[in-house]
Amino acid sequence: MVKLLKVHGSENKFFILDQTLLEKALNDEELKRLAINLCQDVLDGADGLLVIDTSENCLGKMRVINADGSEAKMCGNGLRTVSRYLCEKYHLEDFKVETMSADLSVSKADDFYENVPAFSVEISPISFQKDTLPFAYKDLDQMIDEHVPEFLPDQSFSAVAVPNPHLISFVPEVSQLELGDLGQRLNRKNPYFPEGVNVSFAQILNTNKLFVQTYERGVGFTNACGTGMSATSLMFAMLHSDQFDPEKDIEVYNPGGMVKTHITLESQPENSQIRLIGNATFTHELEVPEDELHQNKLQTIQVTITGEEDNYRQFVNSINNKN
Ligand SMILES: N[C@@H](CCC[C@H](N)C(=O)O)C(=O)O
Repeated sequence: MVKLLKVHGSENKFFILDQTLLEKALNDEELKRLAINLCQDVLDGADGLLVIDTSENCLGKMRVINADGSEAKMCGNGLRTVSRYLCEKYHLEDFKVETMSADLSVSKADDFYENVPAFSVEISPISFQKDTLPFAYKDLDQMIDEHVPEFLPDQSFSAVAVPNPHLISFVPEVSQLELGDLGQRLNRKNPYFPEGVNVSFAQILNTNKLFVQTYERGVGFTNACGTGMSATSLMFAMLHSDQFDPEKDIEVYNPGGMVKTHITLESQPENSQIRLIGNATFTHELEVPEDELHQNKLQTIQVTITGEEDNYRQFVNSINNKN
C-alpha cells in the first residue's frame, strides 16, 4: 500500500504523491492520467497533483501537475505543503526544494493560528520579458501597467513570470464574471499568451493589505494561487509604493483564507526577493495499492481524515471576524 496525502494551502487543494516510496516510479503519462482522475473524482477533487522525487542537491524535488494534466513550473501554495511533508519526513526545518526552474529555500514558520502549521517559501526566478512568459502584444518587450483594451477596456495589466506566467490587474472591486471570461479567453488558443496564463484581479484594501482572486491556467477558478499572490504582491510594491510598507509583511486575503508575502524590492525588479508564508494543512491520508496507481484504477482507497481542517476553519473564522 502507498500513502498519499490530500493537502491545501489557503484551500488551494492538492494530492501529494511521494514517488520515492514506490517500488517503481510512475512515468509521465501515468502521472498525467492519475492527476486528472484524482483531481476530478477523488474526495471532491483538487486543483493539482504534487509529485515528490529525489534530488541531487536538495532535500527533495517537487513537480506540479495541474488538474487538466498539464505540468507547471512551480506552485507556491503546494510548495508549502511539500515543505511540511519533507520537514516531517527528514526532521529538518530549513532546507531547499528542487523545482523545474530553481532550487528554492523553504523554512518552517510560526503556526498561523493554533494548530495551523505554516511554512515560508522562496518564490523565484522573476522575469518580465516577453520571451520568458511568453506573451505577444504589439511591440511590447514587457507589459507593466499597460492599457490593453483587447483584454478589458477600463483596466491596466502587468505580466510577470515567477516563474509561472501571471497577468495581474488592480481593480476597485473584483468581478468574477470578467475574471472568468478573461481567464478562459487567455487559456484557449489566443494571440497574446501562447502557453496560457494565470489571471489575477487584485483589490487594495489598505496599506499592505490586498484581496486577490485567480483564474488558473490548467485548472480554472481556485480558492487561492500562491505564485499569483506573490506576483501580485510584487506588482503592488512596484506600482503602489504609497501603500506599500517594505518593512512589513503584506497580508493577502483570498477566497480560501489569507497568506502573507514579504517583498524586498530591488532597483532591478527582477532581482527582488519574494517570500510566501502561509498554512500547510493535511486534510486526508489515503492508502492505495501501488498497481492501482500505475493502472489509474483507484478501487480500494482507504481514507483517514486528519482533523486538521477544523483548526483551519477556526483560523478562517478568526480572520473573518477581524475584518
Ligand atoms: N496554484 C499554484 C499554481 C499552479 C500552477 C498554475 N496553474 C500554472 O499552470 O502556472 C500556486 O499556488 O502557485
